[in-house]
Amino acid sequence: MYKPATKEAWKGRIDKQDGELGLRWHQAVHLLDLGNEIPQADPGEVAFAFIGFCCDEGVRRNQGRVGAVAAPGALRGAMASFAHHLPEQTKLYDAGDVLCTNGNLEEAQEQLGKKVALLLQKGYRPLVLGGGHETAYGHFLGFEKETENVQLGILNFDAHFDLRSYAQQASSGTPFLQMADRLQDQGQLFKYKVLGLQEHGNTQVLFKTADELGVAYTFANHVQYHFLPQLLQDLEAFLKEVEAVYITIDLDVFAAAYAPGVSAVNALGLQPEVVLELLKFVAGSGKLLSIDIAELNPSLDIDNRTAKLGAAILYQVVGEWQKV
Ligand SMILES: N=CN[C@@H](CCC(=O)O)C(=O)O
Ligand SMILES: [Mn+2]
Ligand SMILES: [Mn+2]
Repeated sequence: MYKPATKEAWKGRIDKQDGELGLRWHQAVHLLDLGNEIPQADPGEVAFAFIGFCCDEGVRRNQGRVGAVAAPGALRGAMASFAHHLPEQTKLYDAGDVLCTNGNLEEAQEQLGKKVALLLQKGYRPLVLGGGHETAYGHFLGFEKETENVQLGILNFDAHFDLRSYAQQASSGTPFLQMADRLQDQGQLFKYKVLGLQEHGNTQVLFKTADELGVAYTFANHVQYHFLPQLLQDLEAFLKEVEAVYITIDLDVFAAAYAPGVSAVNALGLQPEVVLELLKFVAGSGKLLSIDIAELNPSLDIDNRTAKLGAAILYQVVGEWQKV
C-alpha cells in the first residue's frame, strides 16, 4: 500500500551550461523512503515533503468520474521542470505514494494518516498530492494528534461542501462530516470554512447540514479579485479564532477553462489569481499546518492544464510558507 519515491517521477529539462543558476525542482528534490526509519529534519532547514495518495475509490463511490488515482504522478510531472528559486535552507523531499488497493479506501486513508503523522513528527511540512477528495480525511487522520489540544481551522477551496452522510459508506463527498464527527467525539470545535461554493452544486440537505454545524462559506461569485480586501479581512478573522490551519484545495473550485481535468467540471468556478492571494496570506500567517490538492483527473485534462495549475499553486504556497 506504500510505494517509495523514485527519481523516475522527477524528470525535466536540464540547462547544464547554467550550473546552479539553471537549477530546476527535479534536480533539487531528495527522496525519502517512509518504509524505513527517517531522520529528523535538520532544524536549520525548512523541509517540505510531498506524499501522494493514489486513490479515486472515493470518487467512484460518489458516482464521479474516476481517474484521480493517477494525479500524484501528473502533479510531480508538472512540478518537475519548475525553475528553482528557493533559498539554500529550504529543501524539497518526495516521500512517495500511498496506494488504495482492492477498493479498500478506509485502509488507504489510515495509511495516509500514518505517513502524514510521521512526516509531521519528524519536522517535515506535508504537501499531500491527492487523490479524490477522500484524500482530505486520510490527511486529517495524520494531524489529529498534533491538533489534540490545539484549535484547528479547516479551509476548503471547493465548489462543494463534501458534508454528505457516510452512514452507508465514506466517499469523496463525505470527508468533512467525518472530520466534524471525529472532532466532536474529542470535544473539539469544528471550524470549517468553504470558499468558492456553488449553490447549484449542493443540494438543500447539504446546506442544512452546513448550517447545523455552523460552517462558514462564501459563494464563488464573491470569491473574486475585486472583493479581495473583504476576503482577506474575513480570512484574518477566521485565522484569529484558530491556532493551526489545514488547507485543502479541490481543483473543481476553479472555472472549467483553468481546470478541465476534474470529475465535476465547474462552469462558473474561480479564477486562480484570487485563490493564490488567499493561499499566500494563510501560508505566511505562521499557522499553516498542512495542505493538500485533490480531485485532479489526468485522464480528463487538456494539455495538462489542471495538473499545471495544481502544481503552480504548490509552487506559490511553498514559496510563501518557507518564509515563516
Ligand atoms: N468530492 C466531490 N464532491 C461533490 C461531487 C459533486 C458531483 O459529482 O457533481 C459532491 O459530492 O457533492
Ligand atoms: Mn468539489
Ligand atoms: Mn471536494
